[in-house]
Amino acid sequence: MEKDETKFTILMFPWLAYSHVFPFFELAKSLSKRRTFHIYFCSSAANLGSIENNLNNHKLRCNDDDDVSIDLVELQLPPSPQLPPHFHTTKNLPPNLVPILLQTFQESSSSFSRILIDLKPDLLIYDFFQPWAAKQALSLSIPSIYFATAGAAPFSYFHHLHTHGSASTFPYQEIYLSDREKADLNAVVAPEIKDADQDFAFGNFKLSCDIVLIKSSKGLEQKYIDYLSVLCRKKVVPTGPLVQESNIKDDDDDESEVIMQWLSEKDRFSTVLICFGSEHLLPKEQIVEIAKGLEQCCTNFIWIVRFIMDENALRLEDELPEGFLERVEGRGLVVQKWAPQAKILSHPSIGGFVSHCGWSSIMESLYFGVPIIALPIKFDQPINGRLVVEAGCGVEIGRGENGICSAEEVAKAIKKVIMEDSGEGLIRYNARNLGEKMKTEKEIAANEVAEELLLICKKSKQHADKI
Ligand SMILES: C[C@@H]1O[C@H](OP(=O)(O)OP(=O)(O)OC[C@H]2O[C@@H](n3ccc(=O)[nH]c3=O)[C@H](O)[C@@H]2O)[C@H](O)[C@H](O)[C@H]1O
Repeated sequence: MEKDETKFTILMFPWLAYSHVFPFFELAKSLSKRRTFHIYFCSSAANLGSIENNLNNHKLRCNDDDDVSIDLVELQLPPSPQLPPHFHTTKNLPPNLVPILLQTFQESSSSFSRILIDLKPDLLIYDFFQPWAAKQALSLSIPSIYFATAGAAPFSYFHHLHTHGSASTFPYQEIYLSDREKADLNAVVAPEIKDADQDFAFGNFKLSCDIVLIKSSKGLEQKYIDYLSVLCRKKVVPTGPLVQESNIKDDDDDESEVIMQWLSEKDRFSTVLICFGSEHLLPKEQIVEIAKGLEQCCTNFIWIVRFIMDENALRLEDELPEGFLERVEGRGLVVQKWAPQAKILSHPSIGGFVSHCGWSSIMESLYFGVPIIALPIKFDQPINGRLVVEAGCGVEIGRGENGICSAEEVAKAIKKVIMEDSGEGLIRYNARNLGEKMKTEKEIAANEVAEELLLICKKSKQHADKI
């Protein structure tokens, strides 16, 4: 690729998950608009396919291709019989294939090394599962920055646990994990990787140059951002929420038109969205309890449902209580495929969001001022859910000993946010207030990030010129 000598080049390299690729891509678009950076965006062909569509629409909106200097660079993953190329992403990946994708990704390090040598960028921005990318850059005197796509609360909690060996001294006890949730956390990194790099998750912080980028908002996480800076001894720079605005315009396919038309017929704040991210599948028992809870609370709802299909279950109806779809006709819409979540959350009829509390979902919901009804599943999600409750912007659904949220608990939590104008109006007020702060912060954060990266590129460029 022709290198534009007037601009500093940045190679951006996210982990293959949809919810990592898109925050990296939103940051890439923000940086490329500044005319001082040329971005190389590296991922698998499976991810670049969905990026390309988004990028072309972005270029159309910018009306000037020169404004948008982003080149897509394909990462070649080693062939694997269990993992055909269309599975080189976590979007809709069967859960049992995630460890195989993780391992195959680790084996792509030599392919990445060739890209790094060919492009010789002024800066590398890398992600959670590939500290080896930063080490390769270091060996070529290329500075690298770790960009964390989860929040500062979970990262400061995990870093405190890693450094101090116990959560009992964590300074913010409103954030905690139950024993079950701690066990889930240990499942984050496949054992073979954890062994390979002792402080795996925190090797990223050490390898990063003077700053670490984090997808976060000072309005929501200031004290956690500050504490994480102390723990990792780096300047932690929030990027702002990086909500996929373009996704809102790009999702104009027939299916999303039907959803938006259906929403337009509902009263303001009257409808709850239910969605559990791009990766997670709920067990049938939890699906059934959510369905019963929606019947009990009589609210309007849009449910983007994905579940572990029983071998013999061929139809959605087989997974839901008998007659459920008929009984909710008119007030409930069950969507069994990918839907424009950010666009739905931006609609004025949405009054609450039953979410697994994945970090991008949290950022999108609060950015649009929608209170969260938390049903966290694993990883950082329990901490994200408690963060939202601590901020007064949501409630957490009560859970039984078996880890399942009963219909009664689901209905109670939804009513607390959607149905009663009593004290709970405060939850909506807090969420909308925080959303306004996040919108104000967005441009300020983008400028701060660009200034920090420019400083590092200049130092790197001057350094290279001196050699
Ligand atoms: C960082 C890490 O990402 C993971 O990804 P996951 O996809 O589960 O969730 P989100 O981060 O909410 O990301 C999901 C993203 O997919 C979008 N979406 C999803 C379903 C759909 O039908 N339509 C959509 O547009 C949604 O708008 C969001 O942008 C884990 O949660 C982890 O806990 C989290 O911290």
